[in-house]
Amino acid sequence: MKALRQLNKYFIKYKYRFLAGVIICIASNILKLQIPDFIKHSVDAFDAYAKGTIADKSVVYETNLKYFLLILGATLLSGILTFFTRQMIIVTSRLVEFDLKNEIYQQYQLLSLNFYKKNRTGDLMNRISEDVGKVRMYFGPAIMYSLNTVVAIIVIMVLMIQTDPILTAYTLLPLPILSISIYYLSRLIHKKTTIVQEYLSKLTTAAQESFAGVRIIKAYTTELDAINKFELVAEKSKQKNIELFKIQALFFPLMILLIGIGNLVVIYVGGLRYIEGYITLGDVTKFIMYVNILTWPMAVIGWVSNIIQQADASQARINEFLDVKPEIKNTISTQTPIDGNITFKNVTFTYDDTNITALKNISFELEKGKTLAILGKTGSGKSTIINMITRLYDIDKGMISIGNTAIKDLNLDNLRQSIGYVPQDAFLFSDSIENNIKFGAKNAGKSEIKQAAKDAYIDHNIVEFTEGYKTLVGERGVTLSGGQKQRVSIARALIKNPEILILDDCLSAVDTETEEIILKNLERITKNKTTIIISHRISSIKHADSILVLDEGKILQKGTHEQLSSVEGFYKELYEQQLLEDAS
Ligand SMILES: Nc1ncnc2c1ncn2[C@@H]1O[C@H](COP(=O)(O)OP(=O)(O)OP(=O)(O)O)[C@@H](O)[C@H]1O
Repeated sequence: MKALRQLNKYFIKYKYRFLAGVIICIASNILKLQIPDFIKHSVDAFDAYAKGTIADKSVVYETNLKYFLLILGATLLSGILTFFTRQMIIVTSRLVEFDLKNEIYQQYQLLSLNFYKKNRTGDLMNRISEDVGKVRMYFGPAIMYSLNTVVAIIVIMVLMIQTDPILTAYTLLPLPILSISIYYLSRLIHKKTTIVQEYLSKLTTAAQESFAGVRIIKAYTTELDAINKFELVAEKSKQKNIELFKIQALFFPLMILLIGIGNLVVIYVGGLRYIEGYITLGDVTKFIMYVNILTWPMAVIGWVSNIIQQADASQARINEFLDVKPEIKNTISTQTPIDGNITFKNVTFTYDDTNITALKNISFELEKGKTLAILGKTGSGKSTIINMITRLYDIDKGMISIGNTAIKDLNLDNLRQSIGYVPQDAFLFSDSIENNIKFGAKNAGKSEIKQAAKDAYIDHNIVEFTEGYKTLVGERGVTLSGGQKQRVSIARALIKNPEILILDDCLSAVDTETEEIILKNLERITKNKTTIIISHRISSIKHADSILVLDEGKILQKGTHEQLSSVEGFYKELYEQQLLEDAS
């Protein structure tokens, strides 16, 4: 129950709703529990007439009409109050669920990239959906049914003891057995449900993967393998579902059995007590009704304790994420204008999850308004340099400064707002092209969007779509070609009119002719911007003011195109090789 303590703030936030729910719940239960007593009086009137104690039939009718009306009134009123109890408590649980989801989502947005590397997407999704759902069960049904149970047990016990303590003792005897067996049964059901859910998620993953990789599956004619793999998981899932249903099927028969035993005890012992003259026939009827009313609250004790245990475990998992402190956060509250001068001084960085030292003692200076190109084999650390400038990670050793300020002393929002970043993987949101372009410049008008698209040489493609800029790009932009996605992604960076523009190998999917046009446009746009271009093609970078050649995290060569192409080394070799390729 430790983890659930974290949620007490929600009890405070919604205290009036909870309090109203509690009061209405108590009132509705007390009212409902009067009904057996009204029935008792009716039955006693019949019994008295049968025995001849009351000779006048009309007195019996009158008594019955009175209790009929009382039963009707109590039933209606308690029904209305139950409705309002649910309105208060269950609706509040939905409000808490909403708040909690938002709290977790906000935390997700604050956490650093490293957190996302360490945790799987499925896990992140589970905490915000399944775990929050379980915690909601604690706030809603668990609280409401616990209240019902407590009130029902107290009121019924008092009413029963007042009538006949000995019959009460006999009547209550089987109920704890009911509670304990429901507790174990629902624990078993929970275990089996967890397994069923695991298989369900395996099935979903198998289906999702085969849909995403449908092209590869077809190209390699492995449809049968995919079908067999799915069937295998589906078969296991079916077995686990059957096991679960078998146990679930026990739940209601068990309850009915225990109610039956309770009724038998009351009829037998109550009958004897009636014959012996300790109680009336109406009392026996009343006890039978109490047994039936008590069964559900007693069964609920087992069920609710399971809900609370699960909610506690879920909240513990949620707290694990909520307690993570973002590794990189904005600690500077003042505005810090971003200057375009970038300096790296002996920068070393190791990714702590893979222990790969991606940058080793890197030093360079990039003047405001100039263009730096970075070249190097795959895995040589090019994107890592960008990760450092955008502060997705913090360096281990050395110093990065922008302007004359250490990067850590800059307002993080200012820093990121002043960077236009085009990543290697052109990710587009499932939204219109227009909204994808103005993602970082929400107030951009139509003409600015068009201009950015023109500069990224994608406007002529967009206008050909029937929906134009309103064209929806599906999940990860599936309706666009690789090159088109890259260019939309470039337009998204250009529209921000950033101080620093970073292009991470983002022209790899466009042909050389298109590349030339975009580079020409960029030359004009980036005149006063600090630009970093990463590319494997010399043609993309030869006009840069300086070029870094990286190898295994170290700077292998540094200079302009003219300097590097005239000395023996990696750059010259690559240049000559690409010239030959272009000529052939
Ligand atoms: N987020 C990460 N977590 C752990 N290791 C990483 C991460 N990103 C990169 N690495 C590792 O760091 C090294 C440098 O990677 P980086 O992405 O900087 O190379 P790159 O030169 O940009 O490569 P490419 O041209 O293929 O994009 C690689 O060995 C890579 O495996």
